[in-house]
Amino acid sequence: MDLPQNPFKRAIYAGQQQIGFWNSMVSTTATEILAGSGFDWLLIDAEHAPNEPASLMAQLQAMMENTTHPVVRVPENDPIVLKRCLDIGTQTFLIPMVETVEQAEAAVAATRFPPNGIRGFAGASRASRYGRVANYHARAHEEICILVQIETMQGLDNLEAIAAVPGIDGLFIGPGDLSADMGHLGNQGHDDVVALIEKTIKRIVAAGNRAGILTPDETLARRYMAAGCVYTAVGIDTGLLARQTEAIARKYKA
Ligand SMILES: O=C(O)C(=O)C[C@H](O)[C@@H](O)CO
Repeated sequence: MDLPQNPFKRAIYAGQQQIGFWNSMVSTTATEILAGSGFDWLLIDAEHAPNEPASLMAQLQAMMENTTHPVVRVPENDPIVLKRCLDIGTQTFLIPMVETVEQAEAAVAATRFPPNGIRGFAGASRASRYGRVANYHARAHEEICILVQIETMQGLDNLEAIAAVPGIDGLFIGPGDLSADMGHLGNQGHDDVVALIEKTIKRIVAAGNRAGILTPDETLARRYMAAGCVYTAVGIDTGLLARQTEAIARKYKA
């Protein structure tokens, strides 16, 4: 069996816009539905949703019939967490709260086998399709994609240095945490926040790396894509379900 390729990684390096969606419901059914909706990628959240390796693996399996690419957001930049997510077959990671070069280097090292990193060896995990992928351990890194979240002022201060770390494939802006760190908690649409995000996107592109973001606001999504975002999440499952069902209820319960 050949090593599964990472079309998402190839696409963002080629500058091909990848439209994504946020998936927080810890449900194989919801994941299977969203994976068939036509998005290029689907974020499976283990930071702000109670996903664990077992539920993550079930959702990765639920996505197999579709071409939508899974991106797993780990709860923290921890080598044990990353190892477990690698072993279940995650190829693309979103790693929150990266603020320094050292943190970025540690994230990459956690995803590489020795001598290039510290990833622990598993002989027959799902990642190698239970030992069926020829030469998995020597080639796994080729299809791994590391996206780090820049979402604090300290992360912005170190942006170009983080972008230059070998193995960092993308810098993803967290508008919620960044706006909070700016003193605009809960107000991602503040003029100062939007201006700083646009400037940050351009800095990431100028640094030769790949910018991404999440915003359910279509006007902002298009502004950020125009500024240079090449992987753009445009909606969140939980918020969508809540707002749409509220609207239906109001039709009959007003
Ligand atoms: O800072 C942000 O915004 C993000 O990283 C996305 C949020 O964590 C996500 O829960 C959507 O609000």
